[in-house]
Amino acid sequence: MTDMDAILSRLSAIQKGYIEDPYTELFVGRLSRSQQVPRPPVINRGTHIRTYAIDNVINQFLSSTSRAQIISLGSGSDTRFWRYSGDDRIFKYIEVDFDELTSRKIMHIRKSDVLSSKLDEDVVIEAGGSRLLSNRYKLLPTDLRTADLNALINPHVNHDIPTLVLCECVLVYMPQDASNRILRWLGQSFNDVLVLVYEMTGIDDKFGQTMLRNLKARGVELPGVSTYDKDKYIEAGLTKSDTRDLEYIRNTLVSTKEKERISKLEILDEIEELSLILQHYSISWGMKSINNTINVHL
Ligand SMILES: C[S@@+](CC[C@H](N)C(=O)[O-])C[C@H]1O[C@@H](n2cnc3c(N)ncnc32)[C@H](O)[C@@H]1O
Repeated sequence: MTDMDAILSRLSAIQKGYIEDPYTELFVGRLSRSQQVPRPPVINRGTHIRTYAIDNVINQFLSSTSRAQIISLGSGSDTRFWRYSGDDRIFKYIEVDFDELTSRKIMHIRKSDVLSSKLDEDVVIEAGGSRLLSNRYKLLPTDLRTADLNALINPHVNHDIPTLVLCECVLVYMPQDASNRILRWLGQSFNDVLVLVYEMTGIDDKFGQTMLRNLKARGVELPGVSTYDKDKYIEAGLTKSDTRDLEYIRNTLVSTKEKERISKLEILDEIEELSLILQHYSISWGMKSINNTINVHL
């Protein structure tokens, strides 16, 4: 799934009432909007559970601290900085992506008074329009496979503040060695850190293999796709780690009230297909909390 797929799927779920987000459409250009077609109900349901689950973990993380940093790797057109901009517990919010993506995001931010108004007044745009720095929000261009993470991130963070690192559909795009290097850097650099990874999983069975083939046919290669490996997080210096698939999360985390609300939005005939899809996407996490400030359950 590319960033454009991600944003158009989100837009479809927003338009059908699954999720509330006034900012996503501000990141969709006119051309992309004309390509937009409503996604099938199974995809909208999946987008809803993914967003609900990640927001839920973010909310748990924020409620365990009065001051937090969020680093979003491969942030694409994610709108969470804007959705959470009223939350004073967030001290710094750092997004990282390829310069092509950060330049496009900066262009949309500059064009929109709504998006710009949520930034501090001290905005500096540099590196040919691909890097945005403000006191609270930073948008940094790089290739994460080869980036010098100390040079990229250290000037913008405080290593003693509880830090949430979002990796939503990004590590899967890079070789395992590259994502292991990032995990190790996170495990070694922060005292209190929660690394949240959302991506495709369960690729060994027939359904998983078909999903991979379909993506490959569309030119999407996933060199980092793998099954969950607890050791990977532990070896990186994170002391606790676990994983849950979206099917489990739908059954345990999504409230009855919310399930009732979304069941009324559109008719869903493909109940078994939805269940299979949800079993093939997971949230996994690794955390280290020397000061016991992070407490998250899924
Ligand atoms: C599927 S999109 C997900 C975007 C966003 N996290 C979301 O879930 O809506 C994957 C993002 O990861 C970024 N990405 C992939 N490989 C990367 C790399 N090596 N360095 C920086 N960004 C990368 C892509 O440019 C893209 O924006």
